[in-house]
Amino acid sequence: MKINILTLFPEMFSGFKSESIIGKALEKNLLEINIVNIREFCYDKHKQADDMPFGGGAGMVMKPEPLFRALETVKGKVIYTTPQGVRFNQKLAIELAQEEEITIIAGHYEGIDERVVESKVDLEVSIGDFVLTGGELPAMMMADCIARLVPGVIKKESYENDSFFNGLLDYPHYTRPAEYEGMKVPEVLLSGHHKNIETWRLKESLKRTYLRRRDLLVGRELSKEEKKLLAEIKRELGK
Ligand SMILES: Nc1nonc1C(=O)NC1CCNCC1
Repeated sequence: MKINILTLFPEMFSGFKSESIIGKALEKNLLEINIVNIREFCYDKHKQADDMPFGGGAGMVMKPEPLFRALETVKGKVIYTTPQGVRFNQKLAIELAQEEEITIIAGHYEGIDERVVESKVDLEVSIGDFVLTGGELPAMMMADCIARLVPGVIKKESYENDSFFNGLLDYPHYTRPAEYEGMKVPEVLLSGHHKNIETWRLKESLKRTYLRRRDLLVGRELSKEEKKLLAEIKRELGK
């Protein structure tokens, strides 16, 4: 999979591309992340990438020409990160991870000229109801979430228990020492009894989801075991 990211601030992506899981995945050529510097497509003497808004008002707008030129050099579904977009979530990440190539436009200032949106953008995506200084962090978040789903980037067993992958929040995690300052790891996790551990983890996922994100359970098909565990949880909570 190839992820192109158009930005005025390519240096913001150097750590993102060199460190941790993404860094290792790029080293192993499991995916490609291509950072496109929009400034390189500003052909005027001052390399102007933004200009004042028609109609007046504060802030600057990213000019259309450099964006159209930069978009000529990339392929795939074009995504623009903006608070006006559909909310990014794991389901959309899984859909986008099926694409051979995608291109993310990281907007800056007040945004990009609407003519680029209307004629080139396939999907406007928001990472939440708040306003950032630029679209680079949303682009990194989306690329990170999508990259994790590319085969070989992380172990399948790892993401299959991630929050939201199975529609539930993740269960609690523990590691050594088995006791720290009087706080003990749940006995079942030390038992080596895999079925009991699996059941405990599913019950904890269900409990967290029920308590923190009950909306995720609305309309979700519960298995026989999940129904039984949820009934137990409700009894234990006195609900
Ligand atoms: N929330 C957001 N989800 O995606 N992008 C978001 C965002 O705040 N973008 C900024 C909006 C103001 N102009 C610079 C970019």
